[in-house]
Amino acid sequence: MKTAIITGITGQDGAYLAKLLLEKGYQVIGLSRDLLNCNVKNLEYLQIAEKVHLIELNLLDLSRVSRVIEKFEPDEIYNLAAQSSVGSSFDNPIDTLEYNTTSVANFLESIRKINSRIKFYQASSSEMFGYIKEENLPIKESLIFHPVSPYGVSKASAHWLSVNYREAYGMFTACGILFNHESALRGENYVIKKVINNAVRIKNGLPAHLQLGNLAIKRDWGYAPKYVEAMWLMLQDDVPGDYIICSGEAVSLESFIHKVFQQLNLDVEKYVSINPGLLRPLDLPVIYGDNTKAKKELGWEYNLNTDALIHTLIEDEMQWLEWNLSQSFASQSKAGI
Ligand SMILES: C[C@H]1O[C@H](OP(=O)(O)OP(=O)(O)OC[C@H]2O[C@@H](n3cnc4c(=O)[nH]c(N)nc43)[C@H](O)[C@@H]2O)[C@@H](O)[C@@H](O)C1=O
Repeated sequence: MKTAIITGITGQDGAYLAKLLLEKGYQVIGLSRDLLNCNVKNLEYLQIAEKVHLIELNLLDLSRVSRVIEKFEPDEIYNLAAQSSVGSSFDNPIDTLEYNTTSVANFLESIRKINSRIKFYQASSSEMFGYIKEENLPIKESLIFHPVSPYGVSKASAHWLSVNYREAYGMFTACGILFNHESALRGENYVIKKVINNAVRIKNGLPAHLQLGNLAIKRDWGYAPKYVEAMWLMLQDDVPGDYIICSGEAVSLESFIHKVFQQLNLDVEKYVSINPGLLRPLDLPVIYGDNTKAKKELGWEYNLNTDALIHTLIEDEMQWLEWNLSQSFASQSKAGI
């Protein structure tokens, strides 16, 4: 039986990846910064909370990172933990840089010293590319980075550290350069979850109003459960590499929102307004990628267009809301309310 360590297991990608690896027969060790206060709702929703082994670990503590690797002797490590909000990175640049880079250095150093055959996956991000000239779209793996946020800078640094250990020590480090990917398990601070969640609430007669920032931006949005399959595929290959994982399609936030409200037969003008406080100091106007390398070399499959993605996200959100209602109903009955 293979053993995998997943950092950031309680987040969207961590939970979906844990489910995938359990289905493939792995023993899954999940790392969390704060077990007492961590939210295991995503794991409970996917019915895997009892099946993963959760460990509390501060990834900034090199000796403890090493100890966990020595104890569990993993075949694969998926490093998904990060301060992952681009917007918050402008408010907390130092914490973002420290956490997103030191944690990666701690893993790479530990692997190098303990067992350099352990395969390491690093969650890189399309935000590393930053400003892009029109002629460089769609983005390929070879494009030079020019990040435009402290988050993008931190991810670029962690990416190059991973590549450096691959080249300097022959270690198996693979970097998945993921573009925006969404699901019902996404945090509510991300824009697509915010839009879909509010639209579905409105459809169900619940109070909601949607305040948003820059609607003109164009992004390459995809479906998270399909993107975690690519992470696993990267570590099954014989040769490590860097892969862009994206849909290949760019759509503006404004058009995405219109499509969501259209699919739900709702009047967008009635519920959506702009809040200038949600604009970022710098924002990428447009970004979309080319997933040819991942499809060709890893055999990764992805064929959801924007309409199909929206349809799936709406269906998933309805189930998620229903599950949440049943959970609060169950806890109220337990408390005798
Ligand atoms: C690839 C990358 O993907 C994610 O980062 P993100 O792109 O910042 O995601 P988001 O959903 O916060 O913003 C998308 C766009 O939408 C604009 N936008 C407008 N109005 C609101 C709004 O109201 N809220 C938010 N959050 N964004 C808004 C916002 O200005 C931005 O242009 C993370 O997974 C990150 O870890 C990662 O690696």
